[in-house]
Order: sequence, then C-alpha cells, then structure tokens
Amino acid sequence: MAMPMRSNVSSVVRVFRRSLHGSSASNNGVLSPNTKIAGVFGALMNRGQGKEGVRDGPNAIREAGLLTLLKDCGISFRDYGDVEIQAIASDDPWKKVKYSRTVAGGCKQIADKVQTIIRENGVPIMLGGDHASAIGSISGHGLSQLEIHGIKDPAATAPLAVLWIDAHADINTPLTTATGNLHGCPVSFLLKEMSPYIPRDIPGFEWQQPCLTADRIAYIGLRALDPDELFVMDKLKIKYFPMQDVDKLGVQKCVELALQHINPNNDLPLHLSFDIDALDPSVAFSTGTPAMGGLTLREGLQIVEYVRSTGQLSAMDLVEVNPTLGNGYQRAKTMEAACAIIAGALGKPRQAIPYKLDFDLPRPSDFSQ
Ligand SMILES: NC(=[NH2+])NCCC[C@H](N)C(=O)O
Ligand SMILES: [Mn+2]
Ligand SMILES: [Mn+2]
Repeated sequence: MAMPMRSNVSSVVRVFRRSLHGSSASNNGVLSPNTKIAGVFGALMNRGQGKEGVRDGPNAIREAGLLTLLKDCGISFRDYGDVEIQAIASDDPWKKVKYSRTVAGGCKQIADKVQTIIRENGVPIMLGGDHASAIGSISGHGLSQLEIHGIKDPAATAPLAVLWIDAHADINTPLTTATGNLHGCPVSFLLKEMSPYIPRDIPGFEWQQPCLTADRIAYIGLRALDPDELFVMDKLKIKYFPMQDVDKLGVQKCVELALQHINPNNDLPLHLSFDIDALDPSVAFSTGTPAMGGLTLREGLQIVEYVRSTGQLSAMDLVEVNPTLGNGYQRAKTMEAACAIIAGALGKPRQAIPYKLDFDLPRPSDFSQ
C-alpha cells in the first residue's frame, strides 16, 4: 500500500549505497573486519597453452568491476597488482613440452607472491592467466602452510586440501601430454604419487616439489579428459565428480561429498582452483579450451558458496579467462561470471549486496523542504 514514489525509491538506493561505502564496520555476514582480507593479484601467464590473450584475463576481470563489486559487498581486499611472467629467451621445447622455463619461472614468481600475501594475513585470489599458474599458487600455498605449522622440511606434505573445478583434469605428465601445453599438466606436478612420472630434468622446474597427496584433491565439472588422465585418476583413487554426477546427484551433494573426502574434519585450509571453462560456454565462452555441457552459473555459484560456508577457504585461483576470444556479448558474460564466482566465494550473497544492520529506511520527513 505505502509504496514510496519513484523518486524516493532511487533515494533509498542512494542512501543504502552510501551507507555501505561509508564504513567497514558491520557488513552483515560478509568477511568481518577482523578476518583475513582478500589479496587479489593477476598472474599474466600465457605460455602454458597457445593463445596469447589469456594474459589479458586479469585486467579484463578488473575492468569488469571485480574490485567495485567486492567493495560494495563490504569484502575487505587489497589489490597486489600483477605478476609479470618473464619470457625466457630460447625456451626450446623439452620433448613435446612447450616453454617449460618460462612457465616454471613464472610459477616460482607466483609461489613467492602467494607466500607474501599469506604472510600478510591475506587470502590470495589469483586471477589468470592459464592454469599452469596453479603449480605456482598451490606450491606457494603449500609452503606457507608448512611455514605456519613450523614444518621445516620443504618436501613434507602440506596440510592443505584442493578443490579443482574444471572441464579438464589437468593431470597429464610431460610424457603423456598430447598437446605439449603445461596448462594440461599442473596436477601431476603437485602430487607426490606422480613424482616418479615427472622427469626431473625438465628445464626450469628445479625449484618445485610436490606438496599434495592424491586423497587431498577432488574435482567437479569434468567432461573432457584424455584417456591417460582417467587412468591416472582411477589408479590413484582420486575423487572426481564429472558432469554426469552433477546431473545425477545435484551439485550441492557433489561439493559435500568432495569436501568430505578431501577434508573430512574440515580442519585443513582449502585451496579452490576454479577454471572458468568448468562453466558452460553459453555462460563463459571467452576461454581457450571450451567444452560443451558444462556447469550453469548457478551451479558454479552453489559450489563457491558451499566452499565459503566451510570457513576454510584459504586461497583461490580463477583462471583461463581469455578476453580476446568471443564477441563482445560473450566476453561481457564471461567477465561477469568470473566476478560473480569470486565474489560468491568471498561471501557475496546471491540475492543482493548486503545491507548494514543499523540501516534505517528514509522517512518522508527526511525529504521535506
Ligand atoms: N587448463 C586447461 N584449460 N586445460 C586444458 C587441457 C586440455 C588437454 N587435456 C591438454 O592437456 O592439453
Ligand atoms: Mn579447463
Ligand atoms: Mn584447467
């Protein structure tokens, strides 16, 4: 009945927005001021696959308004800028594997960046860049956890669980990869069980050690594996929920079971590695290796909101965004989806940006001349 007049509706919105920007105090369910802050950085990695434009992903996500969105939600963050990947001259292939020195060097820089952010009490949010960058982010996260727990041996298994959301398993080895692209291999570099299958003389990776065991990683969204990858996953008894499981069980059940497996007591810090190509190309077309039949944006949000609800999210990757692919509409949708996934993981509720609990609606008297 008492519908405010149109001009008052927009005033309500303006007052509401101003009150959110005003202070970082109570922000209604989103990261409270004394929890960690999100440490956003770009990983300008593009040598893990063949398409240059993925290097522009981080800035396209920023330009689409990620930081404004986080701010409007009362999510504390700091932008740590970009990790520029140094192109190594004469980076000749090692057997089939392309650009191993450049990718490995870049991953080392990324690992250092992640450790810096965690030391400063941040939750690293890596914007990619191709998925080879996860060798860096997860290694850095693992080393940070060893440091936090006072474990001196850098070869120890890090107290860490990884949830990998992707159309692909990215568990090829330098010897099984058909494409020679390292973005299809990061998981094999990270798993202890895979180390007998990783050549130690692959140039550039001398610094890197596996930090995870196969029972600490699970996948959701798979639909485009290479046969060797499926073999490895079954052999190592890795938990995975391909798209047919998402259809049969529902995505909520898949995350629940995945997390129960990798983090049964919910006491391990969680690394969420989200490849945008997990989403269906109808939502996220601007990516280098799209695969039909993927997650809806709603399913993607359901996953990250569940992860958020565990309270264990400790680092996140959002990778494989390539703004040079697709038309303007597809690009805009991809960027919007990327922003929504990140904000959802950091506590943005889906229905609206949060309101302040001490907020009151404007009264007619506030507007009387
Ligand atoms: N991160 C990605 N998008 N990976 C796609 C990998 C595709 C393929 N399995 C390969 O090894 O080349
Ligand atoms: Mn993928
Ligand atoms: Mn991937």
